[in-house]
Amino acid sequence: MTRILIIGYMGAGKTTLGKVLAKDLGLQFYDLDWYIEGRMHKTVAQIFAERGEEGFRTIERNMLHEVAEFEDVVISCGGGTPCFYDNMQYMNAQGDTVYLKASPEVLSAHLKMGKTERPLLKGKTPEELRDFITCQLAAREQYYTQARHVFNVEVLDSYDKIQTSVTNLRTLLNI
Ligand SMILES: Nc1ncnc2c1ncn2[C@@H]1O[C@H](COP(=O)(O)OP(=O)(O)O)[C@@H](O)[C@H]1O
Ligand SMILES: O=C(O)C1=C[C@@H](OP(=O)(O)O)[C@@H](O)[C@H](O)C1
Ligand SMILES: [Mg+2]
Repeated sequence: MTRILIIGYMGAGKTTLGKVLAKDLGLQFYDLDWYIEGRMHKTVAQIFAERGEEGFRTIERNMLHEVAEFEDVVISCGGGTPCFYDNMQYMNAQGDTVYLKASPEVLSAHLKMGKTERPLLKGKTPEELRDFITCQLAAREQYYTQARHVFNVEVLDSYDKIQTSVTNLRTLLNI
């Protein structure tokens, strides 16, 4: 039975890489944010707006306990998932955890490319964004580094190169 859990900061590429990794391995892919949105019939942004971050974290933990029971899966978590409750310990008990590690510069570059709404980053100027990421990443690193594996992420200049990343990730995970 294979169960891979991908963690890391917003913009690291958890959703993007997880999806391609799952396809490559012939496993089911779950993105925790998408799973939450499907189960709640609301976007992550709506849940934040209606219930605050605390409300979102409770839902996130409950949904994590649902998806992390599934077998032969790749699960991409949200950036905050490992940092609340005993989620990190739980994930390490449930499967093979991998931290997609990226510098604030790489994360900012990725986040500039994407168009998704991330409630924690919304409305920030580029300077505020960089400071926020640097600060929050430093605070969260203590959770992320509890992952069983660490995979260093670079900015890819072409989407084709994601396959190379997946191959490197498979080597790291020995799968
Ligand atoms: N290695 C990479 N190089 C360049 N762009 C990337 C890379 N990984 C992800 N991206 C882009 O960065 C944005 C955030 O990626 P995403 O997978 O949503 O991150 P996460 O789920 O970790 O928040 C997306 O627009 C995605 O296309
Ligand atoms: O880092 C965080 O606290 C969050 C990350 C998001 O997921 P991504 O890391 O996939 O963007 C999403 O769960 C929510 O906006 C909160
Ligand atoms: Mg994601």
